[in-house]
Amino acid sequence: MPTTPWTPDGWRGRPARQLPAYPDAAALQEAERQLASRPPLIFAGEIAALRQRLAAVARGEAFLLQGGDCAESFDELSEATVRDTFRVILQMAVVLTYAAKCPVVKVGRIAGQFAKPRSSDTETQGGVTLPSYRGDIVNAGAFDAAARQPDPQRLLAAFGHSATTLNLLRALSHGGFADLHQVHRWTADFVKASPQGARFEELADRITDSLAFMEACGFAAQTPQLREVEFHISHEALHLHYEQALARRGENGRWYGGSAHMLWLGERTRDPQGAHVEFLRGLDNALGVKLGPTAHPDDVLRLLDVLDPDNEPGRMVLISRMGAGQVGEKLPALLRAVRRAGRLPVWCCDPMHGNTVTASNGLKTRDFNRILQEVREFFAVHAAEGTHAGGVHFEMTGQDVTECRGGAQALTDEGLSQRYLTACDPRLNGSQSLELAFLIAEMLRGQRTAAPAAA
Ligand SMILES: O=C[C@H](O)[C@H](O)COP(=O)(O)O
Ligand SMILES: C=C(OP(=O)(O)O)C(=O)O
Repeated sequence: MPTTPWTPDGWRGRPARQLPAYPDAAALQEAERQLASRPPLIFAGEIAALRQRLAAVARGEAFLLQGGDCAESFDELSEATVRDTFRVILQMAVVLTYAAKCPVVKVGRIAGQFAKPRSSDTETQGGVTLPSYRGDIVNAGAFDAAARQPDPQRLLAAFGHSATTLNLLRALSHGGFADLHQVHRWTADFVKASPQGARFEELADRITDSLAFMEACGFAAQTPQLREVEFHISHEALHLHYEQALARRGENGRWYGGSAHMLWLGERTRDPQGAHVEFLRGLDNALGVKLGPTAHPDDVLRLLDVLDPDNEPGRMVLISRMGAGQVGEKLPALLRAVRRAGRLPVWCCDPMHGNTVTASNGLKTRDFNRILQEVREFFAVHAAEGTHAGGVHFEMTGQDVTECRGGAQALTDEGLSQRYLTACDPRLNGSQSLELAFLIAEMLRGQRTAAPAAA
């Protein structure tokens, strides 16, 4: 248990992994000063609302869908990119809601997912070694020395891009686009022609019929639950200078991160003694923690003690990313230890980060079947342990990219380079995302008909 009182800059005294080395400390400080004077992107009340929703997920009464870009890119920000990702998340949520017959809590990896942890600090090409690309908030992806230099002005640009993205998301959520009466308009053209596009159209027909029936019976069509969606934003809280500059004190005196509703700790930055854990423990936001195959039950309990000392409902989302084939061996011990400790976090599955491989042409990719397998294993372990498989976490985009192999489109290594657009890791495209949602829907149906969750 931490003994020292928390302060927003207390993390600076702790070992900090994955932070860039800025050549100009004064320029960094100036960027932090400017950010600290900006309004926050979100407000404390929105965090409380998300935490209530997540508490319902933890109790087995709802399901979490978290998805979006691996690394958002400044140059790619447009109405189309944001809208396309948003509408695929809406489609996935509808498919899952229909199957699970419970609310689906929608959290985007969006409007701030600009910082990336890397396996290596440097990248070498043709005998030249430069700093690794660490996300647009730090440097640019082009392989030249100027582009790879960490630039503090990018912190301000990231804030601006996040605000623009969030503004559009709020408009899409509340301005008519997300109206369930418009469900037929959510399918992108390239998805329409696919089998899952056709399957979605069938589902959309059923929903439209049900709405018409309910309205004929006199139920109000204007009810906000049908006309609008609650959509939350999240990203990895990696860049601590940025996160500290956006931390704000709410009216209740508690601190919250003003950059997103939910923040998560990555697999590489979840050291309980480290700077990232130290910073996040003082914020009121919903917190995620990635747990890879090396996570030991004692590590997890320690993290819960530090990050959630009061065992508050809806506070913690434990995101397992073990890799297909490893879940059955690694996850049960974590579930048992957490249950024995009287904890009730949301258990979520990220089937992306343990399943990255290199294709024959050297591109990073992920196999659709391995992704699906990890989700299946996650559901099976929860069923066996009597715990609630609470959610899924994906790197995906609404665009027609070719980054992950397989799926109904049967993408191969040769096809990957056609539209390989990711700034870092391979994402599911709109069609693959929807296909996966239909497959997960079957698992949710199974979970719904099985015995009630024990914890
Ligand atoms: O998205 C996660 C990480 O940033 C990424 O997997 C690391 O990739 P790297 O091994 O190419 O650095
Ligand atoms: C880097 C990420 O994941 P992990 O920390 O699980 O590797 C991520 O989700 O972007």
